Amino acid sequence: MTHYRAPQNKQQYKTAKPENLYGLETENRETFPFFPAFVHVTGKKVVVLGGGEVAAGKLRLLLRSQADITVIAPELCTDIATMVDTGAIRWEPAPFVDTMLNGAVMIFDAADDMQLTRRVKVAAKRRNILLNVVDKTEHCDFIVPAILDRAPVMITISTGGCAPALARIIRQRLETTLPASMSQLAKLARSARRRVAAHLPDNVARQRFWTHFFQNGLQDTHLSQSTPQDLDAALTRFVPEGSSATVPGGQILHADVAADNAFDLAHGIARAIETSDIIFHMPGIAPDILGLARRDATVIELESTGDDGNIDNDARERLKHQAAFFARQGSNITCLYRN
Ligand SMILES: C[C@@]1(CC(=O)O)c2cc3[nH]c(cc4nc(cc5[nH]c(cc(n2)[C@H]1CCC(=O)O)[C@@](C)(CC(=O)O)[C@@H]5CCC(=O)O)C(CC(=O)O)=C4CCC(=O)O)c(CCC(=O)O)c3CC(=O)O
Ligand SMILES: NC(=O)C1=CN([C@@H]2O[C@H](COP(=O)(O)OP(=O)(O)OC[C@H]3O[C@@H](n4cnc5c(N)ncnc54)[C@H](O)[C@@H]3O)[C@@H](O)[C@H]2O)C=CC1
Repeated sequence: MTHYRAPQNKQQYKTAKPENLYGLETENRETFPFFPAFVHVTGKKVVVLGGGEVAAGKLRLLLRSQADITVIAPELCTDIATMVDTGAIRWEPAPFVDTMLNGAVMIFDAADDMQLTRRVKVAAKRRNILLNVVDKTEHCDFIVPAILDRAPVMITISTGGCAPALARIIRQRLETTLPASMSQLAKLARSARRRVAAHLPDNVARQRFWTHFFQNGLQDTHLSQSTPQDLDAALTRFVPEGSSATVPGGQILHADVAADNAFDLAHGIARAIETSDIIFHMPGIAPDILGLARRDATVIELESTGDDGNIDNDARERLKHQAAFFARQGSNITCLYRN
């Protein structure tokens, strides 16, 4: 039996058989040169070089943050001129000099001038400022993803600079499938996190409550209009006030998996994997199916002892007992067999 954490553990991919990977690389998985992260910019100086349409695009994005924005360019397109006129950003019409970067945390170079880029790069490096050159990925310290904006929820898509138009198309597809109410749900959670923590001091119970609340909230358009009162009611239903129970009993699902990728997986099985604390699985279950697991779930690969690639009946009985034991302690368990 192999124990490991899900889903981004190398072992997970090592134990899977290559014929089940369907285009996912295993040992040869691409590394990412750009680390995905979110940069805090509120009140900090950000500089944009260039006054064209591309600079305008980056500025529109920056304006969604609360950065202190300066644009450096000899002339401005209409959109940027409006941003300057309304006082949303500062305009520096003088030719670029290194000291204009003093105190900045990020620079966007959209001036389309290679000689200028070389100077900016040296000046940025000397001051430890992160640089984005819109038309030259090789000079970028950071790149900008396509963004599905459901602030405070931000779904960002990057192709590592390989195919920006692909990032845009994926974003457009998701725009129509992910509800605007995500934003509402996240804001509700923000306002209730302390209350929920006080009501449910147990980590597992809390994690279970939030999963349950968001799953319902995202499925049901009515619920996604939830008010703080709805959340309180859900909380009391989950563990009634004064009840001694801290963690409700867990769910168990034993499922035969016919699908060889997450997309084709039955919804019920997918939801069970998403909410499981422990997943037992036979060899050969596709890594992207196991990848549905929470990051802190325990994923355990079983050795196949049966002729059909599964475990024999005795082992299956033992597993059932084991699963029931963990469920009594409040864990959600999924056991995945080969179909
Ligand atoms: C590296 C990166 C640097 C950066 O800008 O941070 C970069 C670089 C380059 N873009 C180029 C071109 C185009 N970029 C777009 C659009 C977007 N480009 C964005 C990001 C990024 N572009 C970063 C990588 C992101 C990633 O993939 O992870 C998006 C996602 C976000 C945004 O810009 O805010 C936004 C879509 C937003 C959305 O709608 O959601 C379109 C129009 C379109 O397709 O809609 C075209 C014209 C079609 C084409 O040429 O492909 C060129 C060639 C320039 C040339 O030839 O002169 C380079 C340089 C190169 O490739 O070397
Ligand atoms: N990353 C992306 O998403 C995309 C990048 N691009 C690239 O972005 C670049 C800019 O595109 P556009 O805005 O359409 O070009 P543009 O020519 O309209 O804009 C360039 C701007 O830079 C200013 N500029 C030129 N020299 C300058 C200097 N020394 N100091 C300060 N400002 C200076 C110009 O006055 C102009 O306002 C191009 O290289 C284009 O290939 C194009 C499409 C998408």
